[in-house]
Amino acid sequence: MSERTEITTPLSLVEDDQVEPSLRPQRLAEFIGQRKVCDALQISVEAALARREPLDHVLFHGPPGLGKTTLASLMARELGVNIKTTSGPVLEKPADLVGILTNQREGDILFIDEIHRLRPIIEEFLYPAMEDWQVDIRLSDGPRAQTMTMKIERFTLIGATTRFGLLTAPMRARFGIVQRLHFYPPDELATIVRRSADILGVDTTQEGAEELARRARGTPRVANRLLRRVRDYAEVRADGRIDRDVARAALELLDVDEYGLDEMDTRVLRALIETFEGGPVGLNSLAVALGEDTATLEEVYEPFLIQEGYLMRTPRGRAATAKAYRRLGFTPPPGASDSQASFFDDGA
Ligand SMILES: Nc1ncnc2c1ncn2[C@@H]1O[C@H](COP(=O)(O)OP(=O)(O)OP(=O)(O)O)[C@@H](O)[C@H]1O
Repeated sequence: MSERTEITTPLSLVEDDQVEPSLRPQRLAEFIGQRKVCDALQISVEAALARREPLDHVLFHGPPGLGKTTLASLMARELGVNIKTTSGPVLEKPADLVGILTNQREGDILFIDEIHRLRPIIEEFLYPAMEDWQVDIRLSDGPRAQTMTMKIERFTLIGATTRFGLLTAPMRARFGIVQRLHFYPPDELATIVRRSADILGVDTTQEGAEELARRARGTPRVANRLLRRVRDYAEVRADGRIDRDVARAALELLDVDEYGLDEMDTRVLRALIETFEGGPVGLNSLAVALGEDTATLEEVYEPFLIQEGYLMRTPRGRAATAKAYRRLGFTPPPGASDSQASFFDDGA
């Protein structure tokens, strides 16, 4: 990934890991945006507390960096329970989960990030745990393997995924609460920037925050990262304050496009237009032309391009919109249309 692509990638970078915990909201009420999701969660939490029952299993889906992990830890806080975190790809065998599941107290949360990447053997193991509060433990291997069934405390599984469509139907069916997170509109991102600036002790004006928000790809993780980079500039080249001019100058120096597009976004659109005559073209062919894997293209880049109206998913494949042609300085061909994507249609 080039330096320029990195700045606006919604994926987590090492530099984010160090700061993100301190920027995470501590209460659901502090979580900015995603109002419908938060209201629904608040009701579920209050109902579970009133009934003294564990919260139903919860599934969060949506593009990376929108707050799935944050919401999972907020659920734990609101419920006053412990949370253990793991992720789909790191779980190799059921034994990796036995310790966690047998040690949980009633109502505790198990958070599984990238839950669409669970191996089938782990999924099979989780079904009775999620439904009947029991796990089957293998005592030996081979054709005459012995298993022992063990009761566990009732718990809540919170799963997060960027690829709802890849979850198996039986897994999906086991979640009582399914919430999709959407890209954030600029005004909410500006509020997130101001909140983070307060925590980090950075002086930021509303216009400065808005300037960062507009270029953050609808993603709080990117907004927070831009804030940190621009803070450096403000301290070295200005008086430490991020106002509109400082934000603009810093973002220009950092090569962050004023529409929030990064280098990879531009390459995607260029390939569509120059190599495939605007499409429609299948995802695989597009990925090969870009030397990128299909999953990253589909999970990380497409949702934003669709939301911003540059790319359309059609039954015959991906197509560039008239807006994409204009953005890259081409005249749209007569057949190119502008997408009807609404702000919240992120194609997930
Ligand atoms: N609504 C919000 N208000 C304030 N900060 C937020 C909000 N949503 C996310 N953030 C911040 O953005 C960063 C990324 O959030 P988080 O790690 O929860 O995203 P995620 O959706 O789990 O991403 P991934 O799936 O890529 O891990 C965190 O620092 C978090 O505090």
